[in-house]
Amino acid sequence: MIGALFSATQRYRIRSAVATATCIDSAMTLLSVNLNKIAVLRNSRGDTEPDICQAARTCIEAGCGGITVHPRPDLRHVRPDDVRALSTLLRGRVEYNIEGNPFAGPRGAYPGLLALAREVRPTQVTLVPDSDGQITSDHGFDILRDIERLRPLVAELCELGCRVSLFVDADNTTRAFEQAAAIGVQRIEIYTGPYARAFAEDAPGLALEACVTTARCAQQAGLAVNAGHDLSQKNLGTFKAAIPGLAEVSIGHALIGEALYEGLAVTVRNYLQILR
Ligand SMILES: CC(=O)[C@@H](O)[C@H](O)COP(=O)(O)O
Ligand SMILES: NCC(=O)COP(=O)(O)O
Repeated sequence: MIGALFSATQRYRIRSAVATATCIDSAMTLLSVNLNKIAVLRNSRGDTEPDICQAARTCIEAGCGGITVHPRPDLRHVRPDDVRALSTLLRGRVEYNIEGNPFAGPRGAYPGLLALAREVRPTQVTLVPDSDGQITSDHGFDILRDIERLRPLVAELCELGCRVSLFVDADNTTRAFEQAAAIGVQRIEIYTGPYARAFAEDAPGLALEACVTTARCAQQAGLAVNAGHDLSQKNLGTFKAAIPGLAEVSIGHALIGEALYEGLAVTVRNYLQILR
């Protein structure tokens, strides 16, 4: 019946709206482990160890709800073949979140974010406006400025069945988020770098408040809220407690570093304990 009444895109949006509403109501925050840094270590010797799929299996067995990768055009860490291998491994087990700049076109062995999404159809694609050569992500989209460029990309990703999340700074308004929702965006990911820096300086107040306000504006516009960048066992608890309905955190750099001391499975379980 529903199939006859609605197009594929409309059906997808209805499913997403139900999922988003469930997330906003739920106290659960999904932990998506970013495996970029496993690939950094492997690439430093140009061989196959440490094995990114083995790391993913360990995280899944420890209870994580998702795996994140952020392939970059310079192939410094996760490479297209990793994206493909993880897709096979994760399907039907945990969520798969692929991050990247949708405007960085194909280059050499890097086919571009959209091409990878067409191939592996991850659960979620997080659009991040990185420029080439950035050491790491350090800002989000200017939604009002970028909306027309994003529109066709978001539409295609929705058609592919991917949930779309936009990486944003903690300074956006409900109006901007309403525009994002209108083109099919289902989530935002708050860039938490400034919060992490402020927390390290024992003064998280203003940066955290900005995240709280941004999360509230997004939820008012019907978007679910993810967060990521430089989150760690030290700063995650305070963040989680401040953001009701936090749907997902993606954590890589600190988690993989901490795993050197305690092991990957124990570290993942520590994060899950914080998110409980
Ligand atoms: C969007 C974001 O904050 C993360 O993806 C972060 O940029 C990790 O990417 P790198 O591991 O390449 O630094
Ligand atoms: N989206 C953020 C992410 O995937 C991991 O960021 P970080 O923990 O490596 O800073």
